[in-house]
Formats: sequence, structure tokens, C-alpha cells
Amino acid sequence: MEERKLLHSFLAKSQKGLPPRRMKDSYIEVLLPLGSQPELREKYLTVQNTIRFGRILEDLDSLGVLICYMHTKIHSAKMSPLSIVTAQVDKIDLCKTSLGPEHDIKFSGHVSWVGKTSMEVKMKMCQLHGDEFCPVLDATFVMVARDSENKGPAFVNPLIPESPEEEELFRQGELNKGRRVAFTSTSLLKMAPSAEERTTIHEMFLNTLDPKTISFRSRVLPPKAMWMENSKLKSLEVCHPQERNIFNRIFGGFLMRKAYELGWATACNFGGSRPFVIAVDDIMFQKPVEVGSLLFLSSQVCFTQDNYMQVRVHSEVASLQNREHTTTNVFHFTFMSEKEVPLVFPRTYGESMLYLDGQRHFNSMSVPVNLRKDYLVEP
Ligand SMILES: CCCCCCCCCC(=O)SCCNC(=O)CCNC(=O)[C@H](O)C(C)(C)COP(=O)(O)OP(=O)(O)OC[C@H]1O[C@@H](n2cnc3c(N)ncnc32)[C@H](O)[C@@H]1OP(=O)(O)O
Repeated sequence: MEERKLLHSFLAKSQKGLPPRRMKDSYIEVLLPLGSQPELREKYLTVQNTIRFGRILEDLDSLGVLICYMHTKIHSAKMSPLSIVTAQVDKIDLCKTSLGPEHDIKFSGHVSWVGKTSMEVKMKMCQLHGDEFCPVLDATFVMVARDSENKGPAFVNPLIPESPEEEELFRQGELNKGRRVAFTSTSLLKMAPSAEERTTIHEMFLNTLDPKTISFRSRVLPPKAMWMENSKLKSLEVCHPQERNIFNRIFGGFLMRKAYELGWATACNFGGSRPFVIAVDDIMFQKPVEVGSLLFLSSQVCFTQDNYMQVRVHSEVASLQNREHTTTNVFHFTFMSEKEVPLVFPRTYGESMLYLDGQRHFNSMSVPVNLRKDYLVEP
């Protein structure tokens, strides 16, 4: 960090002072040679001989940061004065493809939109089948540039779209920013549910009243249903220095992997069969996690439909000395099970809000649900 302090002089005073960049300036392709270098497979392998999605999340996080460093590269400086952190995983959509560990994987991506200090990054992952790399997933992350000590915001180079396709991507990035703001401002933490949502919750409540008693208090579960509170799983991680990133904080990819694996176990436990992840969305990195923290993860199924489960993982940290807990992330994962899953019923008002939030995330998936069938992506 002492060395990084000296890089302050390379920081731009305004965005205008930085040279504009093209999308191709940040474009990179990275090969993960699982097919040609079998010794790499161990790290990526599940017991069902498929690829661990948690490891892919880690790779995407590192790649997103690397792409932003390409966009902001100062050719005259040996080291970048910027600290680039993951602010949000906007969306990861998985395509209808299986992920075997015997074939090479190719990641690619570039910056698709920039604000003043934030950058949207689009990434793709493809896997070799025969002679061809076939698409496996699309990801959109938002990264934020901070100064060399990660203490305040730092400007990033403007982005110039060069073709109608790039202009469309840039426009989409602008819309995504608007959508994120709208999603946050209509959050159930700030606003009451809509009339339709209120009806859903009231109907669910009525469905759980015991018809034998004339009481609002005796609740019984309908058949093939489970109370939301009984879907919960929790875990604790000690954040060792091994998991730190280049800015001496805990690596975002590690946090995502741990949250994903707990979410997967929750879906497995709830659904009673192997779940497959089909979408990840709106993971906010609200606060950095300090090395040495205790990371408390709490996961629950908050919405279900047919074979689908929407799982929410909440993470908070506390230091060993200070017992106060602070929320650092909320993760949203959509899983598909091999068979129909139980209905999940909220019992309290707070759980009803979790149910509606889960439903909103489920409905925001971009690929129609009926297209999603034979996935093989596991923890
Ligand atoms: C070389 C390659 C290998 C490297 C691998 C290492 C990878 C290391 C990457 C990581 O592991 S980072 C660790 C995980 N991430 C974190 O710990 C970040 C924790 N969160 C924070 O530190 C702050 O919440 C954050 C810096 C993201 C935002 O802080 P503020 O809320 O004070 O930000 P501010 O209000 O100043 O806004 C700054 C910009 O961020 C944008 N922003 C903030 N939160 C956002 C959000 N949630 N989503 C999208 N954009 C967001 C905001 O719109 C604005 O954009 P513009 O300047 O372009 O207008």
C-alpha cells in the first residue's frame, strides 16, 4: 500500500483529461485449457464430473477487473494508479449447454459503457465442442474505479462507440443504469408492494389459515408446501489473508463462490434433487470485506414456481473484536430442479416481502423460463 500511495500523481483531475478509448481497446480473450491441461481440472471439478460454477464466478470477477485495467491503461506508467472494485453483478444468464470438464473454455469481454467513475463490462464464456466454441453464459458486471489507496472515487477514460452495434451496446448500458436506479427506488425496503403483489400475499395467507378454526392465528401448510423459515441454511467463513485481493480486501469472487455454494446447497435441500443454476442477478457489493473478518452467510428459498427456485443469500461481517454485524452483499440465484419443487410459504410480513422480492427477481430473467431445460452447471 505504501507503494500505491506514490501513484496518486497519475490520477486524472477530470474525465476530460483522459484519452477516450474504444471497445476494442479493452477486448480480451482468455483461454482456460481444461481440455488440453488436465491437471487444471481438479480445481474446477464437481463430484458429478461437471464444472464448479463457483469457480467460474471467481474467474469472471478477475476477468472483469482485468478488462477495466485494459480500458484505463496508462501506457507511460508501470502500475495503474486505479483500484478497480466490483460494485455489482448485474446479470449472468446461462445458455442451454452442458459444461463438461474435458473441454477448453474461452472467456472474452470488453467495457460496454462508462459513467464518470464506473464501467459496465460485458463478458462471454464459450466451451469447445468439436472444432467450435459454443456459448455457455453471458455476464454483465459493473466495476468502480477508486484512487490508488481505494479511499475515494477516480475518473475513468471516456468510451467512444465506433459502429451502430457498439452504439446500441452503449445505449443499453445507459438503460441498464436507469433500470438499476428504478429497481432500487421501487425496492420493498422503500415502497409498499403493488396492488397485485398485495393480493398475491393475501391469497397465500388465506391459503394457510386452518379452516377448522375461525382464527387468523392458526396456520397450516397446504399440501406440497414448506414454510420459508424452514428452507434456511447458514454458514460462517473466517476471511483468511489467502483470500485477499490486490487491495488487501477480501476477493469478491471468493465471496460469490461461498454464497453460491451455500445457495446451491439450500436449493438442493429444499428441492430434494440436483439443482442447476440458470441465472444470477443483482449482486451488490455494498461494503468491502476486511481480511480477518467473520463472514456470516444466510441463505433461503424465497420464491418457487414449477421446477424453479429463487434463492437469496445474505452476507454480513463482524470483526473478532467488534460484535456489530454489517451487511456486505445480497446475492440472488435462480435454480432449476430436476423435478417439481414444493411451494414456499411466507409466515411473517417480512418473509412476504422476501417472497415478492424473489418473484421480482425471477420475473426479471431475460430468457423465457420454458427454454431452460438440460443444464449441467453445479457448485
Ligand atoms: C489484474 C486482474 C486481476 C485482479 C483480480 C482482483 C479482483 C479484485 C476485485 C475485487 O475483489 S473487489 C472486492 C469486491 N467489491 C468490493 O469490496 C466493493 C465494495 N463496495 C464499495 O467499496 C462501494 O460500495 C463502491 C466503491 C462500489 C461504491 O461506493 P459509493 O457508493 O461510495 O460510490 P459513489 O456514490 O461514489 O459512486 C461511484 C460510482 O459507482 C457507481 N455505483 C455505486 N454503487 C453501484 C452499484 N451497486 N451498482 C452500479 N454502480 C454503482 C455510481 O453510480 C458511481 O458511478 P459514476 O461515477 O460513473 O456515476
